Amino acid sequence: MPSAAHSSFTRIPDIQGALPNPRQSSFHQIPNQLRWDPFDIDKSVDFVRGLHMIAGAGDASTKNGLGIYAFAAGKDMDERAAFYNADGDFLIVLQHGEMDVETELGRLYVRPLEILIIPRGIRFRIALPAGPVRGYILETFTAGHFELPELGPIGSNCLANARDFQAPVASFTDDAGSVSKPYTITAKFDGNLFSATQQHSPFDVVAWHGNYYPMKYDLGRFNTIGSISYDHPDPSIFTVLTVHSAIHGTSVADFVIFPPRWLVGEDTFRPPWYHRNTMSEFMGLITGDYDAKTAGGFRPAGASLHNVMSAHGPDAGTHTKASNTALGPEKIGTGSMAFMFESMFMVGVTEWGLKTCEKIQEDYNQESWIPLKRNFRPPPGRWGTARPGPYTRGRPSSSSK
Ligand SMILES: O=C(O)Cc1cc(O)ccc1O
Ligand SMILES: [Fe+2]
Repeated sequence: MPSAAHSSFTRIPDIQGALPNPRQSSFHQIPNQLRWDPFDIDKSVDFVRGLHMIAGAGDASTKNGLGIYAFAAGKDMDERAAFYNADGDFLIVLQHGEMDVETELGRLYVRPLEILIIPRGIRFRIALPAGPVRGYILETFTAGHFELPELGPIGSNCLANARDFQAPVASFTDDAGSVSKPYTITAKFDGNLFSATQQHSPFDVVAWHGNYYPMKYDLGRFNTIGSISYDHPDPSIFTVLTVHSAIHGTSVADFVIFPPRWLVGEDTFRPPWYHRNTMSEFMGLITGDYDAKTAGGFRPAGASLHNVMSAHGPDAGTHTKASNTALGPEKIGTGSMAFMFESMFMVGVTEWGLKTCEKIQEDYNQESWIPLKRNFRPPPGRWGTARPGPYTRGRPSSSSK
């Protein structure tokens, strides 16, 4: 049946500001570093009612911007329910539980450490065969889609490889429903929820072809690269997928991961440098610890936001530890997976994210960076005059001449 065969949509109410309309309720734009305790699982709701916008920018109606969500659910979506998002593409990072996802193009089964991409408008239904679920969503309003990053001098392979993205095989339900038990379609349209009914399964697509489809990707397939000489590279080398902006070199959103990897850099402070970015960084943790923060502050299912030009970096505990470790090869993040939604947009926080969720850590800054000590101890002598200095790496040492 054509998907046009349905009743008119009627608006359904929001719960506790979970889905604010980005244009009508302004985001809180604040320069503070923010961190959230783990978001709760609400067992009484399904996936659609478990969506909570934490932060975002721009506007779905003019197709420019993004939304960042925490989701948690304990109930299957109704057997005769389907949901679609007219506002943008969804990149879903599952942190806990398993999702059996029925879509118009077929089914995908998603577990933690896998991501699910559902393009704008595709109808889907999520069932929870292994109990409650929790995770994060990156939604991009901007016209355009998630793509593999350009590899530049890296060449043709590495990072996420195209062959590892899995698309569903067509499957369908042939059911006319009944007048007393119709199918319900819920739409997210400009931030608001609307629902309509119809007398046929939304999952009645018998076959499909083309290049507009949901897909999943196992983060364990990521081919991580890093420094094998010295210095800490920018984590853009960990980009899994990107949504390009009109300006070359900046993106509406990058989805970046911090997978288990070897650190072998010499003469290097190995955690991230202290930094401020032109892009904003929203981070989450799927499992384990994150190397730039002392365990316990940034926890699985929690989050942090370091906005445009907001200074941040390793906390004081991490700084001390990294300053005193012998630099042998080190496997980092074994059993750990942090990720980042990085965006050129200044990201505002919703009322839910700032207050209603009650997860903001008030002492984040105080605990992380205020305790840092000055470490500048120049040797005596005159500074600012030319001196030969040591040979740089790779030049013959005096003993080998
Ligand atoms: O801030 C963060 O934790 C993310 C991050 C990690 C890193 O290794 C370098 C830069 C950066 O923004
Ligand atoms: Fe950062």
